[in-house]
Amino acid sequence: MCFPQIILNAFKQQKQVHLKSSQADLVTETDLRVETILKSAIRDKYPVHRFIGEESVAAGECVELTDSPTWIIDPIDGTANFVHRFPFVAISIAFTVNKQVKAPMEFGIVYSCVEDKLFYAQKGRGAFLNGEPLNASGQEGGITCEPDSDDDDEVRWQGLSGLCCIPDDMLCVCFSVRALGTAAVDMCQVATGGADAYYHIGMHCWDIAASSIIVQEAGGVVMDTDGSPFDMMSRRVIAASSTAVANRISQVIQAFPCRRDDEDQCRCICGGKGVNSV
Ligand SMILES: O=P(O)(O)O[C@H]1[C@H](O)[C@@H](O)[C@@H](O)[C@@H](O)[C@@H]1O
Ligand SMILES: [Mg+2]
Ligand SMILES: [Mg+2]
Repeated sequence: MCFPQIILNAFKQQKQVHLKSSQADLVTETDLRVETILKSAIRDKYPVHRFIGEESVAAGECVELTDSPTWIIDPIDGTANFVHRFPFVAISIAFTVNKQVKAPMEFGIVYSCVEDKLFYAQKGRGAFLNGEPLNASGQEGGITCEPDSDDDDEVRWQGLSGLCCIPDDMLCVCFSVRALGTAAVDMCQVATGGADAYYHIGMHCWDIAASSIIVQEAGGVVMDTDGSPFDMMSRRVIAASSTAVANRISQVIQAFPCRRDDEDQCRCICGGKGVNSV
């Protein structure tokens, strides 16, 4: 059975749910099963490739980008939605080479399973949704925003109130706010033009690696929440319809530092479980 079908079949069933880093950080047997199937299928074809998989990292693997071709996998993005049968759950797969943390991925795939929407992009070759080209809105004024934050709801609302109360004479006014509960699909809305901005503090590289190239190839902009270049490991991202909107958001939201995904890299090299020890 293919892995999206595994998710769809399990979507309707009762699930055994386990907590990871917090009450909001959930994992099910299906998350684990899909990641195992994906890694095994890729490894059979490309034995020297490496992986950064959400559930493998949760089991102790290191987040380490090397020069080797690396697959960055979130087997179910939106596990809380999956557990509650809220129909926005996605598989997110990105591929990168030569330790590209700041440059675009080689390609990214986000498959929103219940919606049956396949978002994908390859560097320099455009972004698509179910085969149709995607274009960000290019908006520089009134925006629809998709905020998310994992560590501090206060930051989310501070940021939002800041966004919603930008004086009209300023660059952009936030007309409405949306959040689907899956970082990957939320961010892809900027690529479709359905949202003009998305920002997130506290997520992980596997949540947004694929959607970052999809937004960029659709003509959107991605950057860190402090206005510096996008850094997949920083756990902070703004995706926007234009540089003007992205810069305005970075001025308004009070970003807080997060422990980088690759911060323990030294431990891994010196004596951790080793990268991709599975
Ligand atoms: O469902 P996940 O793969 O754990 O991803 C979640 C993420 O953990 C957290 O950042 C939430 O805010 C959601 O946006 C992600 O989908
Ligand atoms: Mg995720
Ligand atoms: Mg996940």
